[in-house]
Amino acid sequence: MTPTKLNAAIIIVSTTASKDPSSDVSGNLLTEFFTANSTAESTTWQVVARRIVPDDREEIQGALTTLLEGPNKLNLIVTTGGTGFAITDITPEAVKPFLQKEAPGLVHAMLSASLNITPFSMMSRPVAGVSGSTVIVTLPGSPKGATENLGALIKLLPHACIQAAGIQSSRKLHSRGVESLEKQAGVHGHGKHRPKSDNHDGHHHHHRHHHHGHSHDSSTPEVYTYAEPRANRLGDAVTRRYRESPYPMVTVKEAADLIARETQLKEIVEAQVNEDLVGYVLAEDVTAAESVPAYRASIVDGYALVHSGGKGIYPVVSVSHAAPGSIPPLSSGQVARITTGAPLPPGATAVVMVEDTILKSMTEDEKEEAEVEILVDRIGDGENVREVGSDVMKGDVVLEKGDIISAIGGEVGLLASVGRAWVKVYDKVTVGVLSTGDEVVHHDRKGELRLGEIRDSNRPALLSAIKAQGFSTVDLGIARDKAGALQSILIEALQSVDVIITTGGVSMGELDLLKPTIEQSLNGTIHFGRVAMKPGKPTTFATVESPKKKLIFALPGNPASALVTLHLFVIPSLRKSQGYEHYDFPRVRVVVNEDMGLDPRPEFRRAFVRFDAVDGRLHASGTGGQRSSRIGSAHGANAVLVMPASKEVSEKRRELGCIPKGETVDAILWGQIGCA
Ligand SMILES: Nc1nc2c(c(=O)[nH]1)N[C@H]1C(S)=C(S)[C@@H](COP(=O)(O)OP(=O)(O)OC[C@H]3O[C@@H](n4cnc5c(N)ncnc54)[C@H](O)[C@@H]3O)O[C@H]1N2
Ligand code: MOO
Ligand SMILES: [Mg+2]
Repeated sequence: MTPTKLNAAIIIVSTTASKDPSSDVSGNLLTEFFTANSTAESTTWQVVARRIVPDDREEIQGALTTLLEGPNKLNLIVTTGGTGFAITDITPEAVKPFLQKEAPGLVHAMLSASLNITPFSMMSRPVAGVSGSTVIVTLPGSPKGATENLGALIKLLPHACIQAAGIQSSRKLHSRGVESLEKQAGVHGHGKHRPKSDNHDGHHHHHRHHHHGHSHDSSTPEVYTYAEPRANRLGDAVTRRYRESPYPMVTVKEAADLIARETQLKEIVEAQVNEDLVGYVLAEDVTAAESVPAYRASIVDGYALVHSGGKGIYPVVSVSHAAPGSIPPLSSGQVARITTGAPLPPGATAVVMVEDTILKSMTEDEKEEAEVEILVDRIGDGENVREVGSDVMKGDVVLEKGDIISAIGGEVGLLASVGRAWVKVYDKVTVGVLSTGDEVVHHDRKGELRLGEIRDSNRPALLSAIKAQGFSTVDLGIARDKAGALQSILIEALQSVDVIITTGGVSMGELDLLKPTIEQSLNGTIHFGRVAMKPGKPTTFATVESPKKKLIFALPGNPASALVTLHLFVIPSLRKSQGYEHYDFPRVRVVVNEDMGLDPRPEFRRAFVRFDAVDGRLHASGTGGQRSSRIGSAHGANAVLVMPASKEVSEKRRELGCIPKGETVDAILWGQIGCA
């Protein structure tokens, strides 16, 4: 039987460990304990997140909220620490408001087990219960006590977690139609991950309504999963529109990790070795079928001889040009005129450069050299000779699987040099680009714009950037804000492309139809629908089985947002699916040439990075106003500055409201570095 896969998270509550994470031992110990209690037949525990927080109510609750609302569907959260009588011990008080259902039985089991070991456990004040569909248990802080307490529960926890989550077979979930989905939503309540308001001290979080699948089917489930959250249903009544996004806000890193997780390698194909091979990644080791050079060749223009002869006058008995054919053998006391790259006559052991010789006499018809004088002594054996295979030996691995065929030419040249006509590579991804919106018109439409119309700048900009990265593109045009139209364009496009990029229609407007169309009409899975970043907050990433897995990046409509998220999320994914090991754009440290304002969200400011020959450092200048509607902010940009959120910076910078001129930040390089 397939084991039940359960996700666990650990929150280490310790002021000491939060300052010095290396001082924590409980994290590893508990993780190992979960692994040790996983069995191939019934349950596998996976610790998918670990957080270390100080003994601080807000910090503990903040960690719980991010975990509960994060991308990982958690079955269990254990905290360790802060359950005693000390003034700072606050964990049970911080956790309790999250528990919609308390579980005194679990508490009792932990206490009675540890009372058997030490009477001090009388002073542990654990709480346990269920928040939404996640079981939460507070363990004591000592590593020994924590594992003992967890040990008292571990046999029962899988059952408790399955019950709490109401998990059901994924096959059931994926085969259900919209109708059954709606029925489900009507029947079941939503788990809300928030502290109960009565116990809560004024700290507000955004909440997501979970629509976890609940099965009443009694057949044995094999694979356990959850139903995904749903967006506005297509055609919802006005009063039922969401007033808050139901999609949890993920970090840029979490978003990138989810994309990387879902990105698969393209299939392997044979490609011809020519100039079109640039940008491909090899899917095989390439072995030389021939040696280079294939014969003993001269490195210089001069005279071939037997090296031991030394200085003196020699008859010129033959000529070897760099051309195919046969050359007569050479004996000691003779020389043969030879050109660079030409084969050595059999018997010759070295070549002397023409500059180290004098012409002594000509043939009678004065057409050929008769004798030359060699002016140098001590000629080495093999001097100026390229031996067979001295550049590449037959059988050598010249290029390896994973090597990129660069635009510099070295790889194509090497393949050509050993006679390779075809190589195995990962196929290139085909990317479809679709603009959406009733207001969007083709950029070259003649005539003035009518009120509310806007020219489509996203599609040309995105198609250019994708093509320039070497991927195949398909222009999918403009979709109107009609669910049916969007659906049929997407379904058709999925037949011919690997990846679909759309822009617009992903935020909170009633005509923002991308998310509901992907979920309900395409039966897709939205892996995230909001990212903590500026620009690009409503960026959405989904996969659909069609029948192979295809990726959909639904980028925001604002032009600067679309370009930033394309470079940050889409292009790395395309590169990964083509086999690039280093699929992200390079990150460098740059000096800012002007004050760079800080935003509450982590911000990616468009910038021009150049090398300054005076101080030998990279410098960045801004590109003017950074509003996400202003595509001009990407004009001249070869990078984005990775600006921290204002709450993440030092007090001094927070007061200034900027990273001041002359200080440094990280930049992600999209293009070539400029020169001063
Ligand atoms: N109530 C809220 N409103 C908005 C939020 C929010 O969180 N709550 N987020 C804002 C942010 S941030 C962004 S970014 C935008 C994203 O909007 P959508 O992705 O839904 O895109 P649209 O509404 O369709 O268009 C936004 C903007 O971009 C223009 N646009 C669209 N397509 C194109 C194109 N192909 N070429 C040029 N310009 C285009 C469109 O006309 C709009 O002006 O939502 C905020 N709202
Ligand atoms: O997140 Mo939006 O892309 O800033 O305007
Ligand atoms: Mg919108």
